[in-house]
Amino acid sequence: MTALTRLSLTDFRNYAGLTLRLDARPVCLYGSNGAGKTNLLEAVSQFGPGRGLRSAQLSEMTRRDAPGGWALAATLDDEQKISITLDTAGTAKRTVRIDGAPASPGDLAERIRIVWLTPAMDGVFRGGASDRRRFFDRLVMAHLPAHGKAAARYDKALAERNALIERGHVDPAWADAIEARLAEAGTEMAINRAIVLEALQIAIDARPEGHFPKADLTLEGAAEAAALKGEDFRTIFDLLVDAYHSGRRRDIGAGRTLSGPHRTDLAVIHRPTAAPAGEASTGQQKALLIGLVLASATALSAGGSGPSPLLLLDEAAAHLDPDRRAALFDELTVLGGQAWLTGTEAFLFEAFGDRAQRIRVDEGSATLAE
Ligand SMILES: Nc1ncnc2c1ncn2[C@@H]1O[C@H](COP(=O)(O)OP(=O)(O)OP(=O)(O)O)[C@@H](O)[C@H]1O
Repeated sequence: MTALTRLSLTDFRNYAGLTLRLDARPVCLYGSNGAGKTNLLEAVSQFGPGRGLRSAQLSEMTRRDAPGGWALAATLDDEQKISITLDTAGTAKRTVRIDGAPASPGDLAERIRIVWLTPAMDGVFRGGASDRRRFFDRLVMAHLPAHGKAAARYDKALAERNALIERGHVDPAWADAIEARLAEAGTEMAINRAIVLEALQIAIDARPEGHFPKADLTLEGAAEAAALKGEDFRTIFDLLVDAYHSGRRRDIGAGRTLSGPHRTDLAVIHRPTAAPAGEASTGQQKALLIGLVLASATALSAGGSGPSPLLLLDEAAAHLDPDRRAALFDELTVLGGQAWLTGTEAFLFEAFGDRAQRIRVDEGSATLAE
């Protein structure tokens, strides 16, 4: 089991100071709009890689009118103490500590993994490829934290190539060097994506039939297709180098790089209707998304290579009919990682019975309600 058994926030969003003592059961946060429920999930999400579930700037999360930065501390499974501090007066960087000793975000990623679902993701199947790519890359990062670094290296090289292309006159040797870096990071990204797609599809296929429909996933990108066929690093690297090289003239015309893993799409088919997920009803899409996120959590737990993930579900319960809600709670109760849920009213969580703990959230304060 992976669970936060204590969480404390200092000057984070609308919390001046808060400490929650918890057990390993799912945590249900309820309270009125604007009370600070999502802020608590956002605080938990800071313990994962990246900038958390709102992708906010670090300084944005500092409580308004607070002079310094913010601090978060948690105890994992009653044992390990982890903390993150942002000192806006100093370096404006996050300081991570594990059991009091300085640690890197990578050390943290070995101890805690987090998967989340927020209302902002509701349109992911209907939106553009970049939304789906971001959604999927976040899942990849939860499985393989190094994916974030590969993506950052890729983005840097891509910005350099685009700057060169915009000038219209490309020095071949310079372009070769940038494209080699782009292809190196791009190959790593494509392989990571292929590994996680396969693990996710296996977990989806193994899910029970019923309340959360299954999806069939494909990655639409040449490098990922090669990785899924089992091609080795060198072959995928050469494929990308060729694509960038042969696309130079076209890219100069367009003013940007038109091919590569930064254009990959995640195609999702709603299996019961065999139609693209974007054509499913709003409720079906939500149920499909929940199924995907649950499969991802199961795949992470089953991988055995790290801790079971915490699962953050913002406003998921309110959109489900009572049967689906009960089915979701049954699944959350037996997951290897603690689930965190939000809703405006306590009755939404009734079907949990005593299998969950409830926290009443009220404008910057939160109290255990039993
Ligand atoms: N940096 C900040 N400093 C102080 N308060 C903040 C800060 N950022 C956000 N808030 C406040 O936090 C509140 C929003 O909290 P949150 O999004 O967690 O609400 P919620 O309980 O999830 O509401 P809903 O049910 O509407 O989703 C708002 O009142 C907002 O003004």
